[in-house]
Amino acid sequence: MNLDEVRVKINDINDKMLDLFKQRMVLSKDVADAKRSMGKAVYDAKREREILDKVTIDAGPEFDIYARRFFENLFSLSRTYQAEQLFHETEFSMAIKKAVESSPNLPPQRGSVACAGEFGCNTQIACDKLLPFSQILFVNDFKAVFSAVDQGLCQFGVLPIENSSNGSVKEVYDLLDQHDCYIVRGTRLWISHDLMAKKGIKLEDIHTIYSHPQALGQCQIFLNNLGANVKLEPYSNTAEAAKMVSESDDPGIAAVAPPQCAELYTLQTLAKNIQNSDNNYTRFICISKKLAIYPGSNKISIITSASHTPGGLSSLLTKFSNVGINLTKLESRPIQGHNFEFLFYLDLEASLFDEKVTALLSELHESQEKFRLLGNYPEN
Ligand SMILES: C=C(O[C@@H]1C=C(C(=O)O)C=C[C@H]1O)C(=O)O
Repeated sequence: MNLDEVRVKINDINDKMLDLFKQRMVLSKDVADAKRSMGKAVYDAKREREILDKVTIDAGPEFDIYARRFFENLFSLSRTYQAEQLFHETEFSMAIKKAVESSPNLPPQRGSVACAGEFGCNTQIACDKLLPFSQILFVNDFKAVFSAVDQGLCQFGVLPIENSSNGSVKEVYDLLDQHDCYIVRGTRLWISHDLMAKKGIKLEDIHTIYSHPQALGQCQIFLNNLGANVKLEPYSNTAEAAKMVSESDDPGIAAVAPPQCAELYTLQTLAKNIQNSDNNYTRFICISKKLAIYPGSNKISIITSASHTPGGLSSLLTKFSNVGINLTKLESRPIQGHNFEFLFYLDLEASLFDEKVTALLSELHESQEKFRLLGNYPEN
C-alpha cells in the first residue's frame, strides 16, 4: 500500500471513531444525568479500573499500554464533559459567586499594606504601583507580612513571588499554603540594581558589599569581576543594606540596592545597572484576608495535590488542556512530614467569570485530596 492508500484507510477509520466518540459522549451525558438524580460523584474509580483492565487484556501485548493510555484519555474527556453537564451550585462555586458580587468594579487604590523591607525597596515600588494611596507598614520578613494580613493588622500585603532570572521565591510559596490569605492583585516590575557607598568613596576603597542574596545573585557577574578581595555579605533586604551603609562608620562598605536608595540614604552611586541581565523582572503579588475577584481578573492561582502514581500529574494537567486553559506556572513544593510527596502550585490563564472554568475548579475541589483556590486576579 502506498501512502495515499494508507491515508484513505486511516481517514475511513477516523470517521468511524469520531462517530463512535460522539455516541460515547452522548451516553456519558446520560450517565451524568443518572448520577445527578442519584446524587453520585462523576468519578467512578472502580468502573474505570474494570474497563482499563479489560482493554489491557483484550488489546494484547503489542498494544496493551497504548490501549490503556488511550482509554485513560478518553475517560478524562468524558469526565470533563460530565462535570460541565452536571455543574450545579457547590459550596465552592457559591463562595466564588459571593466574592465576585461583593468585589468592587475597580481594584482598591488605598488601604494599609504590609511590606517586608525598608523605605526604597523594590516591594515598595510594586506597592506604589498596585495601591498608590496606601499606608505602608514595613515589617522584618515575609512571614511577618502574612501574619499582619492574617491577624487583620493590615488589609493587604505585597510580596515578591518570582524573578525572571533567579526563579521562584520559595518561602512565599510555602507561606501561601500555611496562611488563610488570597492573592487579589499581581504586577510585574523591571528590576535594576546599583552599587552605592558613602559620598567621596571610590570603587577601589570597597572591601565588603552587602545586599539581599537575590540581588547579589542577580549581579554575580559584575561582583565577581571586582576580585577576591571584595567580600559579598548577604543582608535582609536591599534598602536595609543601603540604610546600614549610610549609618555605618566603616567607609569601605557598599550596598547593592535599587537606584532610588542612593538619594534616600545620601549615598553616591559607584556603578549603575549592574544586574547580569537586563531581562530582570520580578512578579509581585498583593494578598488579602478576603477573597476578592475584580472584573478583568485574568489569572488564577491554585494549590493542589496529584495522585502519587504514574500519570498522576499528567492526568491533572490534562484536565486543563481538556478545556483549553493555558498554564503559565507550575511549581512543586515538598509536603512537610511526607517523603518526596509534593504540592503543586499552578497559575492558569483563566477567569472565574467563565462558567466552564468554575465548573472545572469545582470538580477539582471535590475530586482532589487537596485543593485550594489562591485567587483570581488581574496582573499587569
Ligand atoms: C461514564 C461514566 O463516568 C466516568 C467516566 C467513565 C467513562 O468515560 O467510561 C467511567 C467512569 C466514570 O469515572 C461512568 O460512570 O460510567
